[in-house]
Amino acid sequence: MTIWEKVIRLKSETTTRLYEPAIHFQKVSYKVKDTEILKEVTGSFPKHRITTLVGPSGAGKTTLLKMCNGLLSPTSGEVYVEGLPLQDISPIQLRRQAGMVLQNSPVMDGSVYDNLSLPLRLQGKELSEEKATDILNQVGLDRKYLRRNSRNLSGGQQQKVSIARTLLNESNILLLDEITSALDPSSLREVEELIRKLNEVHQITVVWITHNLEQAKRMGHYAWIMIDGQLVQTGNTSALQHSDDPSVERFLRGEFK
Ligand SMILES: Nc1ncnc2c1ncn2[C@@H]1O[C@H](COP(=O)(O)OP(=O)(O)OP(=O)(O)O)[C@@H](O)[C@H]1O
Repeated sequence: MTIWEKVIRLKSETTTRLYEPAIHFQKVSYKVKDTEILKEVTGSFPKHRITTLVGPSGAGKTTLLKMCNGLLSPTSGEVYVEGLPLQDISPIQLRRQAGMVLQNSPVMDGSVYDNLSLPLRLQGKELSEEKATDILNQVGLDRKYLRRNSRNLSGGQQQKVSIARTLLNESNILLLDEITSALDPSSLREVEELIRKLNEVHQITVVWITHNLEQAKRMGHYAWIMIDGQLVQTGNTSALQHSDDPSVERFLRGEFK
């Protein structure tokens, strides 16, 4: 059986569902000098689902996320994106396919239109105003924002512009690193609703690093818990309720961050 043919068995309360992986890690390790940051991680992020990735600070979550779009390569092991080994996908294709949004995604001084059109301009292409408006509407911002200076937008609106920028690439995987941790509660809810809509309506696969366990339970279909460079627990969101492993249980009870 090839990796691609493997499926994730997800035990829900009443049924067993089969999920196809969007991204699969096979014994992935990552070392910097003598420090092992990821230790033989094997597991998958299911396609068309939201996976929340939680764990104490320094667990290796961001390092792992950066492997999903080729910003980092494993020291050993293999990463498969939609069934293809990472090294068989061109970097440009990979960045398009898997868009990343960070806690403070860079927005440059200039209009929202300038920010949206920059990636295309770098490829020598034009972004039509119609397409820009359409994308803005998809993230819940109307046409009037096109000419607004991005720096004057609220944190939540800036995050929406960053998400819109990845949608212009027609990414089918969204990699989110703490995208709501700097937002006020109402912007946080708006961004959560947007991500849920993109997942439900456009079937975008989402991998979401969050320090907020309640958010992970609220938003995820599937969860990964990492501690000290290892994947220690995975499964549907009930994996975030309880663990037989004492160190995971301590993390879930908030006893170490
Ligand atoms: N290039 C590097 N050189 C040395 N150490 C690194 C490097 N990149 C990451 N690390 C270390 O690897 C560990 C994991 O880092 P990573 O940012 O992936 O953790 P994280 O789980 O995302 O943490 P946080 O939740 O605090 O963002 C940390 O101890 C970090 O200091």
